[in-house]
Amino acid sequence: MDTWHIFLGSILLAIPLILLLRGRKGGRLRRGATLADRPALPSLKLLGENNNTITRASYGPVWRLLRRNLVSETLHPSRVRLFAPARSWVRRVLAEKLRDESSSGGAAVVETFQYAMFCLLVLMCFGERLDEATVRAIAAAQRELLIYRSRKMAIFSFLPSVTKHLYRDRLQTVHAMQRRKKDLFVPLINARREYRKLGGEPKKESAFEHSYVDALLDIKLPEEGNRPLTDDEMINLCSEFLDAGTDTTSTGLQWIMAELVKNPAIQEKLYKEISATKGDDQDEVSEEDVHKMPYLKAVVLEGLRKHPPAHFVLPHKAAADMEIGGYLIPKGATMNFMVAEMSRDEREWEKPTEFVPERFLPGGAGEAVDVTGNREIKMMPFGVGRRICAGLGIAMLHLEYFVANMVREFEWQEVAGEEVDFAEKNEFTVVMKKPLRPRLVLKTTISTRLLKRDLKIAQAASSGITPRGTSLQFTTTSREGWRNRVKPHNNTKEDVIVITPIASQKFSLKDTRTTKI
Ligand code: HEM
Repeated sequence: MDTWHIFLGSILLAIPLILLLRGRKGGRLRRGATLADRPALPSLKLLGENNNTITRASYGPVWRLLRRNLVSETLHPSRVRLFAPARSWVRRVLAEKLRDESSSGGAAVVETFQYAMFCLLVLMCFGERLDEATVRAIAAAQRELLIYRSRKMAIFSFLPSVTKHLYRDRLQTVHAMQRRKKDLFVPLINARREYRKLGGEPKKESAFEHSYVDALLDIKLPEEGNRPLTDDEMINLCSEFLDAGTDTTSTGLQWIMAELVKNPAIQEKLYKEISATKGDDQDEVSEEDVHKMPYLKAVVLEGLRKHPPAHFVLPHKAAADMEIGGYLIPKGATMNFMVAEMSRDEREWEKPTEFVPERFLPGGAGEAVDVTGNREIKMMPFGVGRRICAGLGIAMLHLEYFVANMVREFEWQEVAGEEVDFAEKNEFTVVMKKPLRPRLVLKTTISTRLLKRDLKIAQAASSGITPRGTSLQFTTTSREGWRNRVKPHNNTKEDVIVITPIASQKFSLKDTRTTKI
């Protein structure tokens, strides 16, 4: 989704939306399709790509088909529910990695957030839980291409017939990157073709019932003789899905957690809401729980208000001449909106530089704010109108679910020398210039709960396996082969406990037992 940065190289008419709204509040402009188109991207042809992605497609039938396909086939609430086990798995992966990080002082959490979001989106995209090396290879391929395109491709917007010769080496580099990505994606798409052909048989533990690729395989383009998507088009759509849903969410998580580190009283208040909604004996804050937590939602909204991951939306194109706040916008002009300026505007928000989730609670000034912009627009972290983020619902769910579970599991503390700094840096999204490095302290209630459970398992396993009183270190390995140092709480029947005596006890390998429970 390199178009995020293309606005820098194109004619940018950045207009504070407040101005726009003052002129047109509730007017035709907001409801109509006047700004629903996207400007063309001249470099696409040189890259051998077309406009058949949701973000790039012109406002028309192809865009409608592709967008409807994503929203109603993969991101429809009934489909999103099918991925609940995947989210739960990623939550455990995230918690385990954070625990590892936490033992080494200030934890570098950003990379962990990014990896976790990739695990989840890759699974939703290809319908399979992939190993860490493959997920990381996909993330690296996506990132290198995204960065290279955003930094080096803008030049081809100017006189492409000349620049393609002058900068041939850049085109060669980007083609090599595309090939690397193709090598990773095509086998996964083919595996899905095969899986569908066999009607989902044999049942693979790691395969999910539905994936974004499945929905793409069903598409026929009516405008083009009802042909299916080509592999290259599928790869671009998968790429778009991954780019759109990973960095945006991990950046959002980083800013929200940074605010919670900086504001321990808010973190405590959130923790109390979580504890009151969910009992200590439960494994996780479930998705049903998060819907019952108004303060959690307020924290996430306040995070998105103060730190929208994208400070601009994707470029829009004016479909007709229009006048906004006294400015003439000619037909065909590229427009963008200053998302961050808007939600930090002192005329609209009281003390906008402060982090005050309470403003979104009943009685607060932001109580009636609607992020979809259907009533009025005071903030638009997901854009508004027909090109509003197609993943808004699932993005909010991911933010709420992961924030709640991370706060439940750890106390997030500021570390001396690694103080939270809210300076910004422009990457694909607007990230923290000095990455967040908090101290993560396991919540005592959870540690106690684990201790008791550990003890039970140690006793159950001690007969005939280890001498009484031996301290045990154990990991759990699920049937699919992924390992957790701490057993998942709610899945005891399915797990195999691998009991590994601590090295100092001088046990040989044969003393290690696996026990089904
Ligand atoms: C916190 C997370 C997210 C944020 C802040 C965010 C923000 C945005 C923004 C600002 C836009 C541009 C809107 C415009 O041009 O007016 C956008 C577009 C889009 N987003 Fe998101 N997004 C997030 C997560 C996701 C997720 C999880 C997905 C899908 C899995 C997704 C899919 C899309 C798509 C397909 C578009 C293009 C819409 C179109 O052109 O019709 N986004 N998003």
